[in-house]
Amino acid sequence: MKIAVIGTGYVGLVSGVCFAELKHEVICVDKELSKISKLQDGEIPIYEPGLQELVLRNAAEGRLSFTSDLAAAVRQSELVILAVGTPSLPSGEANLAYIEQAAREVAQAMDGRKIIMTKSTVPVGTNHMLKQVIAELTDQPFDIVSVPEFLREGTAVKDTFNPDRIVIGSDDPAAVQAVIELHRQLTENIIVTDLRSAEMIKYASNAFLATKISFINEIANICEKVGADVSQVAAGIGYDHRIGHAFLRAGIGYGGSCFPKDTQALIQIAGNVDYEFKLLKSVVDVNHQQRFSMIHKLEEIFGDLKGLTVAIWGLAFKPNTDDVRDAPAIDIIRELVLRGAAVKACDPIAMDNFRKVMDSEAITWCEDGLEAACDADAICLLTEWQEYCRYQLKHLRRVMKHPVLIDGRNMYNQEQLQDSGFIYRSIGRPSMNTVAAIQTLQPLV
Ligand SMILES: NC(=O)C1=CN([C@@H]2O[C@H](COP(=O)(O)OP(=O)(O)OC[C@H]3O[C@@H](n4cnc5c(N)ncnc54)[C@H](O)[C@@H]3O)[C@@H](O)[C@H]2O)C=CC1
Ligand SMILES: O=C(O)[C@H]1O[C@H](OP(=O)(O)OP(=O)(O)OC[C@H]2O[C@@H](n3ccc(=O)[nH]c3=O)[C@H](O)[C@@H]2O)[C@H](O)[C@@H](O)[C@@H]1O
Repeated sequence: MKIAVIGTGYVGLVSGVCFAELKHEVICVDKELSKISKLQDGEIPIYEPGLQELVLRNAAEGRLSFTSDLAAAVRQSELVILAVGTPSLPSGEANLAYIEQAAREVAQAMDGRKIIMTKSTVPVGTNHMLKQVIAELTDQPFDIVSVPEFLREGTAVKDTFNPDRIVIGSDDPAAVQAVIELHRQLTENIIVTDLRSAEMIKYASNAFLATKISFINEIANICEKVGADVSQVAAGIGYDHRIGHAFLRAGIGYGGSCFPKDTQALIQIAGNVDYEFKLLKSVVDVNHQQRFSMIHKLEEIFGDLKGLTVAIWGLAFKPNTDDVRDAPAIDIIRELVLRGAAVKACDPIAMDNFRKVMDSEAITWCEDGLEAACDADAICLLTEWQEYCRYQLKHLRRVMKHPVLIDGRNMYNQEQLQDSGFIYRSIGRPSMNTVAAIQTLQPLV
């Protein structure tokens, strides 16, 4: 099949490349010229494991190309995928300006029948709205199909080739059949439904996963007070197949470009039809508060944070990505700086992106965890990059002012802490705490 993908970001690029790998002819379009010229030179503008190799191979074999000429790409394709961003407006509602604009441009370029497949996450009713927008601009026949995307950053290629399910929302049986054929190799779990239900499935999925995370984080907070261990609790409840093990890792809460924006958008979608989504509002609130548990734990140990030097290990919202959109690190570092602490930050690959959203004289950018820990009063581990688990704590202790580790992702185990001399705090695992800070430490300034 000849496919044009509009929007060459995390979703568009990965989907486009994976369809090329499945032997379709794919042309990826973006209005950002620098992105396109990088891709044409074989450079990948985002970090995603396994992606570069696929891009290079499919481009070399002639099935994958990149352009900023949307009209030409649309004309030479049977199927057009919309994968542009739908970020939050200040109200929390999804900003549909990009997808509406992309749909207009597609309509104006159409010179024959097209299937238009929406992969962007859009509020219920948006595909119907896009249908109208396109119909007003062209006499050419077309079908709209909603195929929401469920990939995760960091495992996007793997997820695309091994989806749990494919959801196809459409009113048109012929278009549905073509889209089923496109995905048939990937999974047997293909759910065909109407446009509105497909749109809702996407929001409900993200909202449910976010709810699991906030739920386990609240359980973790209670565990800290009653002396239970949240890792054991999560394992214990996860064996119940009705609950499952996934998404029960307690920590500093969810971030990223999707859970925060999609939970807010669903609250707004409900609000627009006069329904107060109380549960989801609490999920969002708990998630926001959870980030600051890092600050409270530092305060328990040091009292005032003024004059402290804090090493931040990890800036990306999760490991294996360079994405820092709504990363917990943003709120945590802002709060530290506000309270007069100096920050030494590092991340294996997300540092450049992070500096674009936050820079301050109070932040020193470091090559790695060791450099960040040098002369620091405490380490805050915010992203569970595997390399942060490889440091020998007893060596780190020698370079730090105070041997304090606040583990926001529960990465360290008892064995690693043994005889390390570290003051250690994690999330919801009080039995792992070492040296209770009854008398608060003072920064050695
Ligand atoms: N990032 C993720 O892991 C996932 C994202 N989604 C959804 O997919 C959508 C896209 O997300 P991302 O890929 O993260 O966004 P992104 O911001 O990485 O990429 C969007 C791209 O679209 C381009 N664009 C915007 N308007 C355009 C136009 N008129 N013509 C050509 N290019 C245009 C932008 O320049 C940008 O490169 C969003 O709705 C998001 O909620 C869904 C599942 C996973
Ligand atoms: O709509 C989207 O964009 C995507 O959002 C998430 O994917 P993603 O945000 O890339 O990454 P996740 O692995 O879901 O992690 C999201 C956040 O939750 C946190 N998390 C995850 C799992 C967990 O148990 N605990 C936890 O705190 C992670 O640290 C991260 O900050 C969903 O998992 C995807 O299915 C969906 O397609």
